[in-house]
Amino acid sequence: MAQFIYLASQSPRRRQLLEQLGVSYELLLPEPNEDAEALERVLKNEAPAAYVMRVTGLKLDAALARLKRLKLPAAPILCADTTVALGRRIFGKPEDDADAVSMLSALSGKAHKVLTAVAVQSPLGARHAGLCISQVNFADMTERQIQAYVATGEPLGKAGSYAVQGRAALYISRISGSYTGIMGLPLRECALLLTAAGLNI
Ligand SMILES: Cc1cn([C@H]2C[C@H](O)[C@@H](COP(=O)(O)OP(=O)(O)OP(=O)(O)O)O2)c(=O)[nH]c1=O
Repeated sequence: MAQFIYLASQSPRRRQLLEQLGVSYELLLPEPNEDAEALERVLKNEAPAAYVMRVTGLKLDAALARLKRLKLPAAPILCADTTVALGRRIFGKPEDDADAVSMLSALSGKAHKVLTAVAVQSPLGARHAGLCISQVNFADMTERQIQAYVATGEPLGKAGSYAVQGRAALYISRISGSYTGIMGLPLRECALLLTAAGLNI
């Protein structure tokens, strides 16, 4: 039975959440010649659930190839992708502050979905994947509040331009689903997938 896993993620939130689960991990990060951003391009008319599952699969393909290239010892590999969906509109990480302002203006006063897909490659070759969908209700945000929030720098690197675990909590009136899923790694689903891949949790 595996004693540790590879976490193929650059997200500090995912590390923190995995630590919460008590799982030992080693990072398996993209090498300089890999274009991690290219994996996250949205296809024309792609629905949010299909998008997030596809991108997670691509992240896992890249991580598995990396493991083989580096000739690292076998262990389960975990990848995830989080996206915010307002209806069929997909909000990834903002490109800049203006992009963050426009996403937050669209989310203000409305309910949206946060989708996090998780995929695990077991050392025996099987792949296990899951999708966690939560709903988040945003209170109305004034233009000034949006500007002030963006000025904190918190939206950068976060899907939908906000962090439930940060100051954005001030504007979240209700959530339904998985808090850890919204933050980037749904721990219940993760534990089930890792167990299926042979990890003793
Ligand atoms: C909605 C939301 C997202 N996020 C973060 C989690 C993810 O890091 C990020 C979504 O981007 P992702 O593309 O899912 O992940 P990433 O680029 O940060 O890392 P990697 O692909 O290497 O695993 O948004 C929060 O931290 N809090 C939130 O409330």
